[in-house]
Amino acid sequence: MIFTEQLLRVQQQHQSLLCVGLDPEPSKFPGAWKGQPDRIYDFCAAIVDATKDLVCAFKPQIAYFAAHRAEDQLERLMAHMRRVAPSVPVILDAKRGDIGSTAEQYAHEAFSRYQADAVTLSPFMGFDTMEPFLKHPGKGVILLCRTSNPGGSDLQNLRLADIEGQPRVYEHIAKQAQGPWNTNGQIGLVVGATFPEEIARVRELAPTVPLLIPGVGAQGGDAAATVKAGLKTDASGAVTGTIIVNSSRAVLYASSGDDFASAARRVAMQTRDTLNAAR
Ligand SMILES: O=C(O)c1cc(=O)[nH]c(=O)n1[C@@H]1O[C@H](COP(=O)(O)O)[C@@H](O)[C@H]1O
Repeated sequence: MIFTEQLLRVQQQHQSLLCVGLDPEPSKFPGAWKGQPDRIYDFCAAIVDATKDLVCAFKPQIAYFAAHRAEDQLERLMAHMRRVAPSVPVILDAKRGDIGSTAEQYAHEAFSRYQADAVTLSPFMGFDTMEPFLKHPGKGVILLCRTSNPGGSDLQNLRLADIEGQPRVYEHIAKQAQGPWNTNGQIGLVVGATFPEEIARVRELAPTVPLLIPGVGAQGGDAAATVKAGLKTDASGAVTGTIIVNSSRAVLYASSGDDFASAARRVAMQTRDTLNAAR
């Protein structure tokens, strides 16, 4: 199924804009699992099981698996998510971006090896680096636009003197994503919850693309402001530009005890409810 359709459908079904990010750090695991990289699968699967009816997406960050030689555990986790939560799309957070021939390998990794529904990419190297991903029908391609980190301003806020109106870099990315790059409706954008004004600006320039918004929870982004700035509805209340609001650490490490999964569920539910209350 097409990523964006799958997303809208599950958002409706679960009444949720929340994405739980799977960023497993063995040093933060509970009890006997603490410091054990071979428990990455068990930890993440427990989080998935505890939150699968509360979310509109899961987002595993590949570095947390690769750093511990745990790619096989990521493969098992992807299969687990398919099995227990088939309606929930999975965004592989890989932030790839390279020349076409290499990008083909990255696309194969994301969509064939891991069977992800969408992947995060850096647009820095240009449109031809996205094309190998866009060739996979129905898959989502989510481009970094205005990232949540403080240094995101270093490049993304600079103005482009060669373009009429001198837009900022992130504004240009948003326009390209809404227009010429989005040949088959596969593109989304990453915008940080830590910058609600920029979320509003991106939404103005890219009214219909899905926005992946990390930065609530551990990074202190404002969940309600994020919804107000990013979610777009028509006069009847139907969603015309959706958002996927990610929280990782605040959910994963809500408790360091044996109750970690129920604590994760509690925080996920609170976050989902806060997002819904701001709609
Ligand atoms: O692409 C991302 O997901 C991403 C983009 C961004 O601008 N900021 C950002 O924090 N992320 C990711 O979102 C997650 C945020 O984690 P928490 O801060 O623990 O909720 C991490 O996996 C980051 O790599």
